[in-house]
Amino acid sequence: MNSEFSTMSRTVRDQILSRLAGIRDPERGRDVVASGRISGLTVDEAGIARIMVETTPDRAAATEPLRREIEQAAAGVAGVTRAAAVLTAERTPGRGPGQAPRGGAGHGHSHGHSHAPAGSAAAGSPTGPAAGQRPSAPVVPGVTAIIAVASGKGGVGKSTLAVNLALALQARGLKTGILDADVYGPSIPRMLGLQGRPDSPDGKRITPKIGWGLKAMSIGLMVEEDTPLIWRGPMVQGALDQFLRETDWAPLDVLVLDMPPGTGDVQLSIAQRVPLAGAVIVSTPQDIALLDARKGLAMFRKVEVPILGLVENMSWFTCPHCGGRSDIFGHGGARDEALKLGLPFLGAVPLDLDVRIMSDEGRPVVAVAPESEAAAPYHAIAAGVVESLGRVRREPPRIIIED
Ligand SMILES: Nc1ncnc2c1ncn2[C@@H]1O[C@H](COP(=O)(O)OP(=O)(O)OP(=O)(O)O)[C@@H](O)[C@H]1O
Repeated sequence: MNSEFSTMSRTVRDQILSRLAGIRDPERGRDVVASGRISGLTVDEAGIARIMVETTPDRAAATEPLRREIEQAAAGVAGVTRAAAVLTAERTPGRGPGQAPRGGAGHGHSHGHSHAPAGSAAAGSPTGPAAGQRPSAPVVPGVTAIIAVASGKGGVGKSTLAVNLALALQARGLKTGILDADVYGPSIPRMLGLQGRPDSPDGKRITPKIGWGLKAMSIGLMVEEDTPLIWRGPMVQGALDQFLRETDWAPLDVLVLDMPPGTGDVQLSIAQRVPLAGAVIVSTPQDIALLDARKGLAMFRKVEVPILGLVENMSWFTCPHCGGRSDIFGHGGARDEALKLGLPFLGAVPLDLDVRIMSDEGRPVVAVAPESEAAAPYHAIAAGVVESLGRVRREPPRIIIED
């Protein structure tokens, strides 16, 4: 991802969004951005804007005038060489996942606009595939891509990976943030050494905390550590929606979302509601063997969030005294699994005492010792994530309604 380009295209996208915010959605009674009508927006290097306009198959003809109005408004924004708005809809009920493969026969195009690969940058949901069982996800203005870091079960090192991955993305020149969605065990504040409630100068918007250069937000900063888990559950989605929309994230190239561990209703609901560009699944070799990570894969597939790749954490252990390496959990399971499933294998992170001590002290290894051997796997994983993001963006993200 070219940072200069992504900043430029983000500005153009924001201008398009504010122009579109002046168009009233006659069906929904609000402007087309607020009403959730815009389900995707990308601007590529050539200045071509592609806009996805949400409708339902039976309302397609009635939505056509609005589509044209949106297209014309976007075409008038400085920096846009051409604008193409397409009507998109969620898959028709009854067609289960897998029956209309992404990029396959289910994707037509409408109104003579070719559904060329999406551009190399997008705003919020546009990088995500949406469609399938996902409700139309709100755009998060000024945030190019939201990626989830998830695991099939707890304690596999998901938060440690999320923090170090975010820092490694930042080291690549990307403006990066991290949102701790792990409401049951919010560890991001501790790992980044953050304390105290975030500021809210106007009492409405939240100013994210900054930890090692990352914009960070966590429920751990808002509630006392001993808050009973039982009431955290129901407030998860509301809190997350609020953190996504009411935090001053912009401008960001990437927002890393540290998911709660597991694959239950809470996780599914987040995967459905947050406009994710993709997900990174973390597992230990043992966890892969126990199929927990596969459940995570299945969950994201169900809601058609692309899997950016698998990471194997605690892959092997290098003895700090003798330098000997031991594969305590039977290293290599995630790589084999990724191969079998046709997914990218993003890398393996060894069990490293320094990683544990430093992250528990709020001094993540990629920030404190970026050139170290311990930080190297995280940089390689970040490179893989950027590559995967480019790949998933080139795939058609939604079902496009045919004439
Ligand atoms: N590669 C590693 N080497 C050594 N320690 C690690 C490594 N990855 C994670 N840890 C340690 O393992 C513990 C659990 O990690 P972490 O909190 O990141 O896991 P998690 O999957 O997010 O857990 P939870 O599901 O409880 O939120 C932490 O003490 C962390 O420092």
